[in-house]
Amino acid sequence: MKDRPPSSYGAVYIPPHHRLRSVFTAPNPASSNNGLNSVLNPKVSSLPHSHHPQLNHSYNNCNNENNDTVTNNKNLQFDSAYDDGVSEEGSDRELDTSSLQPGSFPSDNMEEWSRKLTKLLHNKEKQELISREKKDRRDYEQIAALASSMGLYSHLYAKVVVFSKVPLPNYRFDLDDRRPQREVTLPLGLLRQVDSYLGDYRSQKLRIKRSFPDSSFSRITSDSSLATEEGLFDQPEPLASSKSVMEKILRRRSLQMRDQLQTWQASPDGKKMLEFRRSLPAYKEKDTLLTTISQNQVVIISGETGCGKTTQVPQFILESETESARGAACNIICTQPRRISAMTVSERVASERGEKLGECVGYKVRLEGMKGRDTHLLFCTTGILLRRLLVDRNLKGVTHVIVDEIHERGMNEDFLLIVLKDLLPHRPELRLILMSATVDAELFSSYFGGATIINIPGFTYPVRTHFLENILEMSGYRLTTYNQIDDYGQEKMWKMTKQAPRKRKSLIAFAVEDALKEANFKEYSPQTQESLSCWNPDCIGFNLIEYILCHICEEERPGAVLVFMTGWDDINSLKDKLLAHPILGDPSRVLLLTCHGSMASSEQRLIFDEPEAGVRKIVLTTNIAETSITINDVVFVIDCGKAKETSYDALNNTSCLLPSWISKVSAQQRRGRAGRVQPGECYHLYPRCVHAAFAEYQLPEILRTPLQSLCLQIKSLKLGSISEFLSRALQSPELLAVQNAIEYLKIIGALDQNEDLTVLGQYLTMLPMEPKLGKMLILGAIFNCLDPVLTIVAGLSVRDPFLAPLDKKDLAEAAKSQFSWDYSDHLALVRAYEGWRELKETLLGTNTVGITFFRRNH
Ligand SMILES: Nc1ncnc2c1ncn2[C@@H]1O[C@H](COP(=O)(O)OP(=O)(O)OP(=O)(O)O)[C@@H](O)[C@H]1O
Repeated sequence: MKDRPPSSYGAVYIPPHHRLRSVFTAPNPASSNNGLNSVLNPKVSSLPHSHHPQLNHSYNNCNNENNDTVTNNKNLQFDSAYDDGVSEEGSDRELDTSSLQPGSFPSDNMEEWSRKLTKLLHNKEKQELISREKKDRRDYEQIAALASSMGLYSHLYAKVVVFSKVPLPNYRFDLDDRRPQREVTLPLGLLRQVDSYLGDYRSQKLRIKRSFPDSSFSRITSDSSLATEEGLFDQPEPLASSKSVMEKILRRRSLQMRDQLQTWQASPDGKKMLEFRRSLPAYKEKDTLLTTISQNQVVIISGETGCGKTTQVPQFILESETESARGAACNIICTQPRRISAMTVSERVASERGEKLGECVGYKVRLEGMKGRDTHLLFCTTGILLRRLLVDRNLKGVTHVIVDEIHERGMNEDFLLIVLKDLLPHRPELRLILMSATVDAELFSSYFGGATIINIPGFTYPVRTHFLENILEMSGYRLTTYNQIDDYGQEKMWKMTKQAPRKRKSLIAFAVEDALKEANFKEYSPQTQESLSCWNPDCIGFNLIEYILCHICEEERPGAVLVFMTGWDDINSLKDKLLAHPILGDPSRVLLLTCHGSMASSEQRLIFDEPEAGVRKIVLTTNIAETSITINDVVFVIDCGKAKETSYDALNNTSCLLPSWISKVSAQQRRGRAGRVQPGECYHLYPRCVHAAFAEYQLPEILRTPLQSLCLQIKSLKLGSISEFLSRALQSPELLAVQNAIEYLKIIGALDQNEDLTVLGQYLTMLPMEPKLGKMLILGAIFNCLDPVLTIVAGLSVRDPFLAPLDKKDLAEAAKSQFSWDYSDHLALVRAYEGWRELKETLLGTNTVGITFFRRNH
């Protein structure tokens, strides 16, 4: 059962907490009233979990001791967990009994829990209460409601209930009895082999680098072009004479740019395009935007999806500078959270300017790019800008940095903001513009010392919204317990059973459950009410999606359909199902496409192509198509309301990728993919009351994912102490999460004892920074360069605690998107590896967790 947060969860900043010790509650035989709990080995949970065998060993042992004590030592007289260290502080979160309904404590157990939770709140030393008792599971909902009213979090993990002062993860392997923990250390020989591979690889790479300097930026020669990587790195000031020559060149180039712009604007196509651009809400604010940007170093822009932020704001700046004959000195970087948006938005902007991509407007994403010597507006992923900062701390020559879609609060974006905030005083002429459709503008504004906020009112085309109750009412579709089970194919029986109603309760997010309980569907027909009463929020609803798609194909006006799913599994299973359908699987009527992060850019791009006349395009996608992009024939959006989200448990140093309910902002973004070039329709496959229960924004990634990569980047940028740097983030991560990451990097030998980068650490920073899967990334990155050993990581990772809740498909997805590993290749290579048999014997058949891959002692 998902974390039950206090009522404001998700909408407000959750301050960093130090993880404190857990308290296991156990029956106290001395009291029939289920006496107070014991403190069981308080040191246990305060230990940061690490992969250091010794630490791990003691951790695991301690855990076992705990369990043993809880279950076996029935005759022990436990000390109260609360008698020591009781503090008066924290009374602001104390239970307000006046808010409780009379009779809301039906049993002694509730009274007992009221007391326990109050004591937990008062006790500074303790962070959580854990109970394995059946009656506590039985009363869980009431206890959780009580805890929530006191500002505490709760979670039911199989047979264990936890009440905590901090948000709880979806999975706790320390509480998972089905996966016993075991430490496996790789043989010394293998470790040595890895070391020598790594050494060889590094020297080989350096040799190649010397002979072929990085070609990704080599097409550019103009000194003033922002795309000139070399030109921006600690470039010496030109001498007086060359300075004046440079100025002349810039002047000439600026005048050329102005002529080109005027010619385009006077052409018939240019006029038509300008007419369209003028119809966008952003255009009406053009003057205000430009004046504000010229007068303020930091500006925050918000506006409805499709109002023209991404495509227009950078253009306004470039055009205004071009018109003032300063175009050649203007260099704008606009970051996008995803490759697909950087590529497609740059294409659109180039075409709005009547140019080819790679001329004035270009893009750069990992391993791909289109830009030239005259590029002055560059769309790139945030990761690319961060890597650029590695070699060019001052962003020399860059005049404007635009960070788009800041509401997504990705790790890279939050990191970038800290770096840029530091940079601003050194570059007073640099302009920073933060943009988003829906942004917590005040939070960003106060971070930048009261930055100016501009809101662009208005939207492009209306989008009619249908929630589940309307869909059912309009269509007469009936939901039953059985027709909601999603068919993942024969191989995925486990996934289907996971959705079975008996498990339903444990999987529903509390907020959703509460919203449903309170919902009133009286204005709907009895049939709709009946359907809603058996709606299973744990399912995606393949059958319903098929039904809606059929309805659209048969009854609705032309237009493409964008279906938001959670991941590869859902997309492929639904695709198989639809292909078997007489209408939806008929290629003369339907063009069925998929879009997923692990697909090559060229494959992703297919979703922008128009189908033949009379054929309806249906795109099954993850949330990668959620922001910035415009698929201009999309009229219909179907939103399943979920997305896979990485969450991190600092206590266990565990991350997992699980489907979770999206935020209101995401739902709005999804809806916003329709109605961009014509009116649209959006079908949300959940009731309106469930939408109302969504968090306003997603929890920032920096607060929910492992921080290893980020720590390495901080070090390689020489930004000082990792924890000090991260404490300056917009919302800083838990100290324990930071400590875990540092400890981990020390263990694998990427950082030395002084927290400085080792050779290995330096190597790691050369790799792309996409800290999606923490350990997987770090280890994968190391092994990625070691062909013969490469796949071993994937093989081991399947059994890695960090990936325990992932299925193989998720792992394959991650491996592919992060390192371009192919799943079948991976298996073939694993088999080919001579040491595999030995490893297999050690690992197979065990639910191994806590594997130490290798350790380098520097
Ligand atoms: N590739 C395209 N083809 C046709 N029209 C497009 C294209 N890209 C953008 N547009 C038009 O330009 C408008 C503005 O798009 P833009 O991406 O700038 O909006 P936005 O405000 O940044 O939206 P979002 O917050 O959703 O990214 C769209 O509503 C659409 O009408």
